[in-house]
Amino acid sequence: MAGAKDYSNNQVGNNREQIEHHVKEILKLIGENVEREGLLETPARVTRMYEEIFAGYSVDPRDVLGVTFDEQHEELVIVKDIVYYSQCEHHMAPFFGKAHIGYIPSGKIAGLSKLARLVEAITRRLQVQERITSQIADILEEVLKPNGVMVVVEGEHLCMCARGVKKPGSKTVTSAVRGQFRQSSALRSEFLELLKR
Ligand SMILES: Nc1nc2c(ncn2[C@@H]2O[C@H](COP(=O)(O)OP(=O)(O)OP(=O)(O)O)[C@@H](O)[C@H]2O)c(=O)[nH]1
Ligand SMILES: [Zn+2]
Repeated sequence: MAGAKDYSNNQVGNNREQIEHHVKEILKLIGENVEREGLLETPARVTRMYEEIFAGYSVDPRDVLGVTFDEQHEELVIVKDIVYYSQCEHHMAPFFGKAHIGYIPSGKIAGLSKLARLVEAITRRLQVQERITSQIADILEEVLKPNGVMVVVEGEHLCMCARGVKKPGSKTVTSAVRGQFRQSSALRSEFLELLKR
């Protein structure tokens, strides 16, 4: 997993003017007329959009799980269908889908919304789907020290649909398992069965 330092730079907010300048330059280089009305505000709009879609860089995902509760529920907890939007680090093209998180607490539970916030903090940056999946699992394991974690992420990548190999509708599914989920195929099956409901 990337070091904590990678999570603490709010670069877009600090570099607005430069980003606007470079977006304008790219518009010129693709042959656009940057003075036409529809494009006048585009560099500023793109920069504002970057602030949103790259907001994860200013959040340490571990901090998102700062509030936890002591609770003796040592059975499966699942939060599924957490919609995410991310940007592929190879093409800077969007990919999006759903993340499903299951864990077996060991004396400590997280607020349910915090699991969705964790997904936000990890996906709102340049990413690959595999890393999103393992980072969610690793951070949950690190902070909650649960008996087990399983994460499944589904994604549709625009770099595979709108360009390149052009396969719209193809889905990528990635999973990460930690702790008891690694040892028990029954547990993995229970998790996957509950996802289908
Ligand atoms: N493993 C993985 N690959 C990804 C992800 N997002 C995009 N890619 C892939 O990254 C690869 C980059 O391959 P390159 O050959 O360097 O780039 P390219 O010439 O644009 O490749 P094509 O997409 O095949 O046209 C492509 O195969 C993409 O499908 C991801 O989340 N995980
Ligand atoms: Zn891509």
